[in-house]
Amino acid sequence: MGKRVLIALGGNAMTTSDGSAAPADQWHAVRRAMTHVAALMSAGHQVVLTHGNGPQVGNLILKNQLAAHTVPPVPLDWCVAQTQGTIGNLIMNALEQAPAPEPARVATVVTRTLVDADDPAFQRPTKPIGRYFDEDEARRFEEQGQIWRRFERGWRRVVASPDPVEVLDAPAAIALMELGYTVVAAGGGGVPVVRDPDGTLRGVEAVIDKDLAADVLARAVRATDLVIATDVPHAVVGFGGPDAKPVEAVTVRELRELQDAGHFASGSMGPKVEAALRFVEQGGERAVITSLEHIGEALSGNIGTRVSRGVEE
Ligand SMILES: Nc1ncnc2c1ncn2[C@@H]1O[C@H](COP(=O)(O)OP(=O)(O)O)[C@@H](O)[C@H]1O
Ligand SMILES: NC(=O)OP(=O)(O)O
Repeated sequence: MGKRVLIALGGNAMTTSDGSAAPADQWHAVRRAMTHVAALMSAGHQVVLTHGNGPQVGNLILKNQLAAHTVPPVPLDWCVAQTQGTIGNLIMNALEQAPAPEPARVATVVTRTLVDADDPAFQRPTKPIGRYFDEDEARRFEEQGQIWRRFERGWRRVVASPDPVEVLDAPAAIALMELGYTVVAAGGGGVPVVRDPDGTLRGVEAVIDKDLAADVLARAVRATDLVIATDVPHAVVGFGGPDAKPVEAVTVRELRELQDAGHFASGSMGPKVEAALRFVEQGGERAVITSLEHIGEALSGNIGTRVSRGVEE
């Protein structure tokens, strides 16, 4: 029987790995991703999609900043909403064109995600966005009050990334799913909003981790499986070292121990493992972390880091 599968598409599915996010690269990457998604749909699974936006939202806020003397800049949460629109548009075009017995009907929901105004993440920016720069350029941006960090491939701006509490527009996604649409929702983790004491919602400048938001969305839409599609086939213990060992079939208990022991890097594999753990711990059937080209095999249980509640099937 077909499953209801939430697929979280990582940066490699959206653009090239250098973070430049040129339009042609984005279109090429999304088209490739959608051939894999369409294959799952053709196999009878109902798919819900979410996606990252780190390179895109960073580039967009930078453009706002560079053009600030000419046109009024918009805040980061507006940029998140804009990237949901542009990436959702690419996904809709690509999925509707992908080879499948029937053309897909696809809808993108501009989605707000509730966060806690007191989340300590607002005081401690960790989320890398935009393209890489060299140190001199990064230092110039720092003089304007931004926070930049050195990564392996260069310097990148980092912004606050609060924990997602609730995907507020999940009911709209569910309504569209019930009408037969394949839905794209909570792109870029969702537009971060806080609830003020008078009950009104207010956008806040942050970028939510898309894997953690994918877990919250997956539970809201009652997905059976959460698939986190990235550019490596497994989460690995001892990553990059001589004793590197892929994590394959694993229970939440075993994986929680590995996570607590610090085996997965905080800016990359860590949130994916955390999202997979939270999903299964809170009642989801199964979570898988694998590379995009393996998502079909991952669902049939042959590849990937496959997280289950008890003894793996
Ligand atoms: N323990 C680990 N196991 C596997 N990959 C890891 C690990 N630690 C860090 N990584 C890195 O995490 C990357 C995937 O994370 P990320 O780049 O954030 O993905 P995406 O943009 O696809 O969401 C892999 O390309 C790999 O280099
Ligand atoms: N919002 C988010 O987590 O995007 P990336 O996965 O592209 O970093």
